[in-house]
Amino acid sequence: MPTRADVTRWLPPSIKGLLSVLGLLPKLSRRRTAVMVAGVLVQSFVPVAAGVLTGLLIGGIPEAVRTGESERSIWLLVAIGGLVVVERATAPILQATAATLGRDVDRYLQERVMEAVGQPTGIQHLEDPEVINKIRTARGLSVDAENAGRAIEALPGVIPSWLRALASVAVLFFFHWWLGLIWLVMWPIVVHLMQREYFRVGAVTYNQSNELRRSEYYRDLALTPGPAKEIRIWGMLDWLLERFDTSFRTAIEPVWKTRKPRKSVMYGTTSAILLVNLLTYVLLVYAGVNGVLSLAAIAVFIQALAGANSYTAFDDNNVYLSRAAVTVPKILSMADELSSQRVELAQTAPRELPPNAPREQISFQATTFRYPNADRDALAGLDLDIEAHRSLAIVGDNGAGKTTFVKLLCRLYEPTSGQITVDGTPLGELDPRAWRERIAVLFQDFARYPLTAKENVGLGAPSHNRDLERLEYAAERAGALDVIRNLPNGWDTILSREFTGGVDLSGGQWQRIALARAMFAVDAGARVLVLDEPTAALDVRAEAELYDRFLELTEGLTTCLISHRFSTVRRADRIVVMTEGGVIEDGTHDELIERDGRYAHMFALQAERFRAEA
Ligand SMILES: Nc1ncnc2c1ncn2[C@@H]1O[C@H](COP(=O)(O)OP(=O)(O)OP(=O)(O)O)[C@@H](O)[C@H]1O
Repeated sequence: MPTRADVTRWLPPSIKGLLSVLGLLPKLSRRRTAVMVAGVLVQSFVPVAAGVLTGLLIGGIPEAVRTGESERSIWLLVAIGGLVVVERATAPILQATAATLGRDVDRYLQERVMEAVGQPTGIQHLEDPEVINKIRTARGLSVDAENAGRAIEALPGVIPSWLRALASVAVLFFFHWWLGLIWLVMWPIVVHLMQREYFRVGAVTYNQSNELRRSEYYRDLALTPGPAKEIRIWGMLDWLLERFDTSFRTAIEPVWKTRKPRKSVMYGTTSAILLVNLLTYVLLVYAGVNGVLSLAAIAVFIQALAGANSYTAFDDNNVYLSRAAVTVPKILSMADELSSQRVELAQTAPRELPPNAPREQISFQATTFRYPNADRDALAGLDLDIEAHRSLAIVGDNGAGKTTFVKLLCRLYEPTSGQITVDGTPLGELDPRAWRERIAVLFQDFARYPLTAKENVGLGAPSHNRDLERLEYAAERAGALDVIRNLPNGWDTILSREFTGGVDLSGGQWQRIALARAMFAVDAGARVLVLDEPTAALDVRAEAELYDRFLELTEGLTTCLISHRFSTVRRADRIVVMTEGGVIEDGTHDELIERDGRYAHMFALQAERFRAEA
């Protein structure tokens, strides 16, 4: 039995794409799809039937006048009137249904992409330009010509026009079968050629995604508040405009070039249509003049000829359809690919994480990691045991691999070789969700959500985020409670001036909010707390306050603290010094000072600077 894939393999990509767009409709709403199919059929065949009846009515008039018998004409009139009413009544219903289905398709595709992008365990796919291009397309779904919803809205215009033409051509078969055949062969070829051209232009546009993304980046730099300060200070606007212009042209020139051959297809197809029309008219006139056909037959065939010409192949609706035929399959295939990564994971049946893990230690064993497309390892055979319920501080030069270590600990990336274990169980075998609930992280580049303070803290454990008592407790421990209480709407203030009633926070205030988020996750059950440069944006007093409470904050937890500030680091139970993706020194503060190695040297440098400043 051939599968659907076997059948569709031989279809041209434009038709295959279109079928995959249409295939979405019954999934979204069977009822609306049924209404749409019924509406399309009515819009396709009712006008043809009305045309035939009109022909019969006109053709019968001389006979009716001659015999004075008007009953047949009256019935024909009633039937034509009925068909016109049905056609008119279904048109708005069809349009409204298509518009709703179009919105459903846009929403469905965006949701699928959001869901799919979050499916893989790690974040490596977000550094893959092909995935980023597809995400860009999905983002643009509701705003530009790639709008799949618009393609659905175009269906009531396009499909009935095709079917109407087909039915009208069937009528022409009764005039001359070979003429009917010419029409029957010609119009699908015209439609196909035009669709293929639109599809080709759409595919070329899509293939320019990388360059288009670059130009959009320049545009967004000029339009978003974040970089606005630097753009003014460095006087970057002209440079940005010039770069935008260049990259936009580079992206769009191949698209313009591919449009040129379309003209030849367009002239070729319109000439063929003209010729076949002319031939049909000449034959009809000849048949009429020579009395080969009755007046009624000529009237019916003239109506059929008009119907055969009513298909659309050159309008915007066709462009929307072929654009959707390019983009929708790509988006769906990306969503399927990313989702299947999740399925693979489910098939390996992850081991359950014991409730009190880590009980003994988390171990990095000869762990090596290289970022995609990087030319050197960020972690180079890292061996490191993190004892449970103790605090570990990591210091090292810029680029030594400290943040990478945190990312691997959170399973945002998988090691290239070696392994990470939690109480002896490989991290890769544990359920990533359960592990991530066990771990609270304050990243160096933590997210600043333009949401309320309540949401910014509560997102540390979304299932508990309505518990105000817990929120206050977490905020208090992170030193963020005063910041929040002083906001105009307290917990309900939006932390972004881009929204009405919102406020902007300072870097240090943001850091306290982000720390509160991590503390909230700890309250909800996280047993490992990782702080990557938690005090970098705090003033000296706030930093001192935070570290005075550090032991209280981290009591019973397994903590990893990454910092360049030695005043912070020295309080940890154990300190490791990292360089070039490995550990070169390991011990307590006193042991490392005594060893007089790298740590002692860095500590002395910083202490000296502080003394000099004092
Ligand atoms: N997403 C990435 N893709 C490619 N290379 C990366 C990526 N992130 C980091 N690197 C590289 O990996 C190495 C380790 O970076 P990492 O951020 O872990 O250093 P770090 O010790 O945290 O530095 P810092 O003290 O400056 O925060 C660096 O050479 C860096 O350039």
